[in-house]
Amino acid sequence: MTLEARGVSVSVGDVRAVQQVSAAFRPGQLSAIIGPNGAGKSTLMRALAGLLPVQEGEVRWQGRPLAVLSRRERARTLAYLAQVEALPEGSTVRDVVSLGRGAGEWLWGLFPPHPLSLGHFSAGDEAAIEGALKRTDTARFAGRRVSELSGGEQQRVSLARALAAEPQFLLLDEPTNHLDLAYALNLIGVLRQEVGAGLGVVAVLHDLNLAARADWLLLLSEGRVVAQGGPGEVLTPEHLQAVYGVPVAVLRRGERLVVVPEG
Ligand SMILES: Nc1ncnc2c1ncn2[C@@H]1O[C@H](COP(=O)(O)OP(=O)(O)OP(=O)(O)O)[C@@H](O)[C@H]1O
Repeated sequence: MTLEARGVSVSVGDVRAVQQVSAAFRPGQLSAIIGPNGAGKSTLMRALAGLLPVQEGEVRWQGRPLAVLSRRERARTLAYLAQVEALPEGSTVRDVVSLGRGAGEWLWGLFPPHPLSLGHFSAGDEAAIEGALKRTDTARFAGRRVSELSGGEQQRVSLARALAAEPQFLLLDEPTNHLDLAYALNLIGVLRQEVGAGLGVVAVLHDLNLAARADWLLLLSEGRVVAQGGPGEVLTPEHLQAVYGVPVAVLRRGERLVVVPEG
């Protein structure tokens, strides 16, 4: 059940944004893609989700090229959350989370169905919706309109919608963007819980101290892989200084690494 990039190169316009990237993302693991602005993180993520064509190499899911999966199959398998998710105006939190069931098309950013057009859900659907609301701590405002929520709360609703689809892999582009410290840690906590239950999670993260909480990291620079492996292998002063161009200290605090810029 591995999601794998094999020698993947992706061009966006005239820019070769991702160059010969090989990496394997595993279920039951929180993987973080890190690197400076313009390193190709979002582009790689979109290629992993099957949303961008790959010019070289291929993305494989369970050993099969992703390209052979139908869009429906892909939507069931991989849930992708973009940096900025547009939530349907006027809908309640429960409506939005319900879109995760039987609304795979919408998950891919296509044709958002009007919430009123949603049909009846099976007991299994209802359980998935309630479970996702509960696990993301959004159940307490399930009846509120999403437009009335804070950015951080909306981000959790988007996550709940993705989880309601019960995907096997969750691909998140900067899920902690706009989140305060507590919300960001809480989100990582929610992801850790899902990973503990077997989900594969790949997240683009800018905050290296959040990335230090991942199981596995992929460090990109100028579209290429600089390092991959556990936090101890990737978050080294040498790698970080080479890539970000500022001196960095990496301290150990108990089990965890702490990255401190020294510039
Ligand atoms: N639509 C586009 N048209 C042209 N170039 C693009 C487009 N999208 C991305 N690029 C270029 O591709 C490269 C990688 O961009 P990408 O967004 O994948 O980087 P990133 O690591 O996610 O950056 P950031 O941390 O700033 O979000 C950059 O040089 C960027 O300018």
